[in-house]
Amino acid sequence: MPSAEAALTCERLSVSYAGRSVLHDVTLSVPYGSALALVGPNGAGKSTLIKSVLGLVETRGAIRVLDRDPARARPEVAYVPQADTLDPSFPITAGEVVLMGRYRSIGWFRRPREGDRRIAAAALDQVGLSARSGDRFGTLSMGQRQRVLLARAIAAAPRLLLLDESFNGVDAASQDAIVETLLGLRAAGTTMVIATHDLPLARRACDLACLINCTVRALGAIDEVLEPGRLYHAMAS
Ligand SMILES: Nc1ncnc2c1ncn2[C@@H]1O[C@H](COP(=O)(O)OP(=O)(O)OP(=O)(O)O)[C@@H](O)[C@H]1O
Repeated sequence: MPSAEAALTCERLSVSYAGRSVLHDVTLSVPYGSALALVGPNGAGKSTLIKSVLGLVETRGAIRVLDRDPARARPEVAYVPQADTLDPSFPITAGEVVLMGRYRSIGWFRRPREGDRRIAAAALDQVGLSARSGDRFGTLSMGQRQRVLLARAIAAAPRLLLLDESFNGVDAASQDAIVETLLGLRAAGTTMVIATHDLPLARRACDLACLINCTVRALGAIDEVLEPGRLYHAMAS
């Protein structure tokens, strides 16, 4: 099985919920430093694959994350959820949300140090929202909230970054800020897996794509995989 060259490898990975198969024999690999767009229709199993990488669901087959089991790799993996899955009424500022990205290394019951605050501030700056640090998270636009969640993930300095539909409901300025940030992270060597329905944004941010619908329908260079004819055949078959 491939390993040292890849940040993520799945071999014949399968997941069932209550006996119903949602991922079947998924085999793929994501080299270190690449950004993979995970594309497929609703219910295709994209989020389930991300949960498998995070070690949150029971899997069959093999999965290696940063050359380890998912649970052991977890400290070096960061996850950006959809902003609308978070309660906007929670009384916390944007800066405090980003600082949460440091807790895995600080320890939940210790106070953040000056260095942690500096890293969190730099992450918020990276997504272009330094000026909003003291604003309550729930008062920001959906796109800005998504950027704050990306900054929280960056603050953890992950080797593998997972994004699940982070472009949904996001305004054009925030989309641009997110794509620029992702390109910067890629240039710095961070590996990424990005589940998205937004093909133009996937093309901007990623070098690889995987078409998935319960199993892998196509995998390779993004321009080839997302070529319209191929996209149609892969998803219709
Ligand atoms: N906890 C769960 N229990 C039972 N079924 C689930 C659970 N989570 C997801 N499913 C089902 O598994 C299938 C795959 O869901 P998943 O969320 O992984 O797909 P997705 O490709 O991310 O979809 P979307 O693009 O709509 O977010 C769907 O049919 C979904 O209803």
